[in-house]
Amino acid sequence: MSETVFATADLYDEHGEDLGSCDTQFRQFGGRRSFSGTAVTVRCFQDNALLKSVLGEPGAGRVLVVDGGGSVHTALMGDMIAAMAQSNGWEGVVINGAVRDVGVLATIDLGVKALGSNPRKSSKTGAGERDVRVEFGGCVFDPGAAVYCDEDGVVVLKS
Ligand SMILES: O=C([O-])CC(=O)C(=O)O
Repeated sequence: MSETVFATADLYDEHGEDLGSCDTQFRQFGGRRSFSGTAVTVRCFQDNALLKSVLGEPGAGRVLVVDGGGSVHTALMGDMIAAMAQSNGWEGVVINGAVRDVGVLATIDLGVKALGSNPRKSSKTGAGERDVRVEFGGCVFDPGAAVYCDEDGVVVLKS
């Protein structure tokens, strides 16, 4: 999916409300501003060990969707995890939470959408769940759904 040229607005015009369009006003942090792929999901809260272990797997063109509960109190991803994700072939990461190392993230060829940034690191207990339905911004993300992100927003086609 990564090489396909798309615009989320065109996808909305094509699919209408069969397409979920996320209301969350993410900021773009990654070097890749437009990215898409099959969703892998994680739910965690101020703890990033699970997210890190998933991004340590081969990405195979997928997009990790992380529901961090909307917390910007700690960063769920920084430059080290992002660089690992990029080298493992992930297309991008959508984080309903915060990141850090913002200056370096912009130089990494990975899509990164997150709410904001915070230098404070997350705990690393591994708490959380993966491959579960997550929901934020009025949008449902099921594992396996097709996710498309660009400057306009984040949309998901039901799987
Ligand atoms: O290790 C962390 O908690 C996140 C981080 O700073 C990085 O990915 O570089």
